[in-house]
Amino acid sequence: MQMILNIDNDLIALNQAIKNHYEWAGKLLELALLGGKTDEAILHPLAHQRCQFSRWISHNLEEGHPGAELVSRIYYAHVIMHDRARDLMQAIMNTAVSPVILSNYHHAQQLFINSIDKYKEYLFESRNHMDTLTGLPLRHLLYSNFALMQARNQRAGKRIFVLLMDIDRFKSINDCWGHNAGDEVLRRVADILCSGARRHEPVYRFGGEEFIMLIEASSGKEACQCAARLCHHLESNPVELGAELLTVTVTGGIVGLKEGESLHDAIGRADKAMYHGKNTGRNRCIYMSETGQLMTLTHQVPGESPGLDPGANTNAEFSHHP
Ligand SMILES: Nc1nc2c(ncn2[C@@H]2O[C@H](COP(=O)(O)OP(=O)(O)OP(=O)(O)O)[C@@H](O)[C@H]2O)c(=O)[nH]1
Repeated sequence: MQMILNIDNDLIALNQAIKNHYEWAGKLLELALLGGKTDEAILHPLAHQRCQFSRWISHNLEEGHPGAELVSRIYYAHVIMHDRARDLMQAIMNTAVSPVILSNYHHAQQLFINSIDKYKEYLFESRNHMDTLTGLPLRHLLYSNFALMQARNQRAGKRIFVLLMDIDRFKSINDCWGHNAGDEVLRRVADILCSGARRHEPVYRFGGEEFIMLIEASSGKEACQCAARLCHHLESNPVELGAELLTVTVTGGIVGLKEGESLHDAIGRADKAMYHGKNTGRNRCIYMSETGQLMTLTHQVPGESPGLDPGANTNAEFSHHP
């Protein structure tokens, strides 16, 4: 449930920052209408950095945060808004207010408010598309975050990889322990996967006992290391079920997005890789190259790089599982 709480806290912090900014705008209006001592918070060239709102911005502008692209739009709108407010204030002081100066200020305010609205929409949308059982984001958010991630990656020169994971023999957990216990296992697995995932790489609940992640990496090797580390992390953190400890494993399929490939198609390939893992023993991660070559990630020990076992290239076998 941590992710839902994070969104709620984010909304509270944003509302507080907006309230502070209203107070600042109120001060500007008061000076314009009643005159008085001009305020450094409006006239200083770096007023946007001194403004309390900028604290909220720097806190949320962190690289890799799925909404960072939208926060950076708020950042620029905020700078412009302060610049136009300064122009207006100076014009008021020099009794030289013109319709252009006034409309520039209005336009900048509008831009600033719109950028905040967009981010709020993003937060509400995120909140509405969380799974109530596990607290994880659902498929819909995977697609919207993918679009934001793509824009960021084009600049950063990284690639996006899709890792699909399916719990092994989950039906037998339901059958042996009951459906409620199965639900508890899903909740625990979600928590364990989140605790093992890299910061800003959310784990999504894709379907019943399937989870999915988008990994940003400079190479297939780096992405495979993340995938193998995550699967190992789950295996080495048994789930408490009453007085018993249950080792839960997943089978994963990982692919790198090809140039121009849709997320939908990449997930389809990751699914094929994953099914190959199911059919060759489970509790493993299979990497599918751009040409469709399948490789089993061999080492799942944290700190070691997982090798790609070229001997496990089983394209012929794979064709049995379209
Ligand atoms: N408790 C619980 N069970 C679920 C939920 N969603 C799906 N399932 C169950 O997950 C089970 C998935 O079973 P299968 O698709 O046969 O796969 P599996 O037993 O995990 O076996 P492999 O994937 O082949 O390793 C089904 O019994 C579903 O009813 C859920 O939200 N809660």
